[in-house]
Amino acid sequence: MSSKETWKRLLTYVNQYKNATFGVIVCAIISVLASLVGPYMIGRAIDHMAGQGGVDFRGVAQILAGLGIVYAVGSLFSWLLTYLTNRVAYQTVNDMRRELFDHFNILPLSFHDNHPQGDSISRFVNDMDAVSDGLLQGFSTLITGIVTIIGSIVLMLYISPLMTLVVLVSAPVTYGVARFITTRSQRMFREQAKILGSLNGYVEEMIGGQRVVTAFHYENRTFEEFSAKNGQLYQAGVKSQFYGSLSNPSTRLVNNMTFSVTAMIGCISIILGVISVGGLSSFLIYTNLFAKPFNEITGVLTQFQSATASAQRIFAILDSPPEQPEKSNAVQLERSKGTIVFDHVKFSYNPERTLITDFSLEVKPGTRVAIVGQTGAGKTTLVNLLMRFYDVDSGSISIDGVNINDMSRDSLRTNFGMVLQDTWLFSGTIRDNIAYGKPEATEEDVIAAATAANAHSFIKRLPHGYETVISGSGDTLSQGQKQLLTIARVILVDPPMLILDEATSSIDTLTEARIQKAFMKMINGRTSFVIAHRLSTIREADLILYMKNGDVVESGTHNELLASGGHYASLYNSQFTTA
Ligand SMILES: Nc1ncnc2c1ncn2[C@@H]1O[C@H](COP(=O)(O)OP(=O)(O)OP(=O)(O)O)[C@@H](O)[C@H]1O
Repeated sequence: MSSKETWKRLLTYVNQYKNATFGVIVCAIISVLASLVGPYMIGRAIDHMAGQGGVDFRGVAQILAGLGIVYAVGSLFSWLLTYLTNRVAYQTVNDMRRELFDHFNILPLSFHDNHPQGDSISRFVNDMDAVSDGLLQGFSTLITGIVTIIGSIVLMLYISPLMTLVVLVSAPVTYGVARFITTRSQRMFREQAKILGSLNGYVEEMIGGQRVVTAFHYENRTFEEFSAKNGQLYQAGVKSQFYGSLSNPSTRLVNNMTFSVTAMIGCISIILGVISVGGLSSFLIYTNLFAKPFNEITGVLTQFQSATASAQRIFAILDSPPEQPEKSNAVQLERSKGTIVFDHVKFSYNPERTLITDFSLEVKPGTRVAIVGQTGAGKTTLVNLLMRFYDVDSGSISIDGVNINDMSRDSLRTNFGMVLQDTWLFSGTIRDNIAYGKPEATEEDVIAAATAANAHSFIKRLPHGYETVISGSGDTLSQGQKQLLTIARVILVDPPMLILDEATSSIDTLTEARIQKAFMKMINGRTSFVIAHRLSTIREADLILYMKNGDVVESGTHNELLASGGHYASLYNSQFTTA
């Protein structure tokens, strides 16, 4: 998307606040006009004091009173300008953020699988901030700057065309000097931001992995690496500040030289009687007013560039195609009986490499299916297809005789309860975390679910019981406790079908036994798919699917598969017999 298209699109958001935007323009014009009228009145006041026949006190007093009113009006509108600009900018960014969040929710899982989380978060926070700053600063600075420049030129021309010519000739020089320095300093600032980003990432990694760092005695090495990056940041900071600090004095030097030349011409003009002393005073103030916006606009251009780049990153997400829209006559799956049929399913993440070539299976209600296979065999992929996180390329999956592609996704997914290895908890109380899928649940329901999940006893021992607040990462709980909470969460919702991913990470044997018991209780009577790592789960399964390179190469009960002496039998013999 080009910069022009980006801004056109950005302005469609701003356009929703037409009245406020119009107010911004009106306030900018009035506040600038007040600041332009002021110097003219000051000049006139000086003429009333320096004119022939002494000081005209009445005239001066009248002008000063007028000046007071003009500046008061100017200040009022300048405040209104800031207020309205803030409103337009924040409301615009608010709308964009809402739209982005909405869009995130309807993006297919493939998007999230292929985009780093950190980058998506950065678009939400940093890029939105850059757009907001661009709109906030850019708008008012650009409008007031342009009106100030045009207004000062008109008034300067009115006072003295010759002196105006001198000022106008110097303007491109000032602009050129400012541009020369800022382009260089921007390069340095970009470099500094890059190093800062890398330092941030490094610190985040090291703090997150502090345990591993300490375990491997890596403290000295990490300190050295950190010091090197910190040193680079220092160098880049000094350089960018050096260049940045040149900008103001250099442009001021050019402006002051222009000021001196115009003042000299002005004095000669006074002697020649072409202009008055007051006229020269007004003119000199206008030269300052005229020069100021150039610097500001140069600064704002950088902000515009950064806002454009950020808006492009935001629009790129908004333009990512959402999940295929639901069919208008999509079937609402009520409480499923739990019959699942995979019929010649073919699927690949990547068109060049087919993963599942031809998978068929019929699962009767209440069947416990254990999926086993080496890492990367396609176990999670099967779950992804079942939940319609990805759509099959050909063939079909149906539940209770209805193709899942003809069902509403919501009704399909609410029929499944999922407990994954990566437990997901959010900042809030234990109670709210358990009641996530059923916020209206009563205290008794929550306790009953926790009890069924064997979680009640540990929750009770926490200082505030069910009201204990945990952080999003749930770091104050053990891995096993976190999993018990997610099991309680699913038990509370009571879905007819289950998808469970047994934890591979080591959990203490007591908690593991508890989880196992909770799993078994939950599975009882429900169609369930368990990505199984434990022998007990596998042995008790009604059907075991052994997956290899995306396909189910063996299926049957534990005894059948063992007797057939295939892949499962070797896996069992190599892994589980010792266990
Ligand atoms: N989102 C994705 N995009 C592209 N390829 C993927 C994606 N997810 C998985 N794959 C690939 O598909 C294959 C099967 O992956 P899958 O996650 O289903 O394996 P798995 O059996 O669940 O493995 P594990 O036991 O390690 O979790 C792997 O080769 C993997 O690299």
